[in-house]
Amino acid sequence: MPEITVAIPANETSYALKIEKKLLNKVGKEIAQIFNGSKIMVVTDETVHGYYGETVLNQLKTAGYDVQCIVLPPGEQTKAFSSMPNIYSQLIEFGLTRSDLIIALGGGVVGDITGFAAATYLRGISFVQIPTTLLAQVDSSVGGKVGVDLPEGKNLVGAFYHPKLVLIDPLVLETLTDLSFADGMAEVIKYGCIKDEPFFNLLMDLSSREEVMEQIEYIIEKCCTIKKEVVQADEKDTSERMLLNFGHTLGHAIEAYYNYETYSHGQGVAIGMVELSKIAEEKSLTKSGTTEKIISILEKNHLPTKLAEPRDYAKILTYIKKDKKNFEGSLNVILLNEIGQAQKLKTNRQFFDALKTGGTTN
Ligand SMILES: NC(=O)c1ccc[n+]([C@@H]2O[C@H](COP(=O)([O-])OP(=O)(O)OC[C@H]3O[C@@H](n4cnc5c(N)ncnc54)[C@H](O)[C@@H]3O)[C@@H](O)[C@H]2O)c1
Ligand SMILES: O=C(O)C(=O)C[C@@H](O)[C@H](O)[C@H](O)COP(=O)(O)O
Ligand SMILES: [Zn+2]
Repeated sequence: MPEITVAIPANETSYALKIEKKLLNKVGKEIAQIFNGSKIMVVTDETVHGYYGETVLNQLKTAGYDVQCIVLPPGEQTKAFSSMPNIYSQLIEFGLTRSDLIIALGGGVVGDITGFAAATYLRGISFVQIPTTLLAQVDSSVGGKVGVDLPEGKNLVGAFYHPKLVLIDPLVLETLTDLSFADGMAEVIKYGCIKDEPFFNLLMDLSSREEVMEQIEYIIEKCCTIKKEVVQADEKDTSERMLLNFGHTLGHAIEAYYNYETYSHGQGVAIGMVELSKIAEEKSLTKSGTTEKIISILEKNHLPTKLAEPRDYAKILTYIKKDKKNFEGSLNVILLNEIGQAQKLKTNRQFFDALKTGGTTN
């Protein structure tokens, strides 16, 4: 089984990412190797619970654990600060102590909110990620960014808090909707854009979900390896790690602008990568022809490439200004020099002027 170790030098710890088809059927054994306490709270959403809840809960019970489950409504709107009291109440009611464990079973929404609960409940309790979407398997379950959204913006409350273990079973991706599969591909494509041109080219050659699935273990391993290297170099997101935010400055703004209802995270990132590259290419910061390549690969993967019109530019800018990459009055954006090479650019609001086209809604 491919296994990747993520080292966190600041904490003198590390954790394993295990990638294997049918790993879900071995969850009990895998957890027993890292956890010798008694109680486990599994946090999931209704959809994932329907598909995989029974398998995972039975596994854990058979391994001798006292197990309970919190089942959240699916979707980004659940990843809200207002969801927290209900989660904390259920953890307390179960009597979970610092020597117990929480498992996040689900996509990025479940992973982020459960990780945040784990980071804050009793000032920190161990947690394990079992990511069930492509996006979560290649990105959100790795690297320890956990948190929730506020109406004012994406991921504005959170922590750096790493899981003890990440168990990735690529077979669970079979039940994903095409929309959710495409969301994951947006982050997969992002890795090629920022770090690895040959990987980008390989993805360009795949023309269907089936073809992606034929190489899924390689693709997951490649993305997790890139992310691990970046996170190890800059766990707390002060320099190199910001490159993982390519497409996100605008992407997050779009998600929040539409109240987390219209565009999913992957869709926001897709539009963000294109719009940002267009601006950077017009300013000769990005190699000519790069945006066209990005549009082409996103279209192949059924992802949007344009911001809808009309839009209220001033309001979008208020979200952009809340981006966590901004410091001391300047906005920081991630752009590509060319496919496979990214950089952080310190800029200002005028950089985004091109987004004004399309007018405002008010
Ligand atoms: N922490 C990080 O580093 C990081 C990285 C990238 C994205 N994110 C966050 O991740 C979130 C998006 O995650 P997502 O795209 O996984 O969305 P999601 O968690 O909402 O999952 C998408 C949908 O797929 C369903 N689902 C999950 N697994 C399934 C399966 N195996 N079969 C069928 N249906 C399944 C879910 O119920 C949900 O309806 C955003 O909030 C984003 O900000 C975080
Ligand atoms: O892990 C990171 O670092 C990333 O930026 C990965 C992103 O794909 C992810 O969406 C992350 O949650 C964004 O974090 P934020 O700090 O911009 O809120
Ligand atoms: Zn992302």
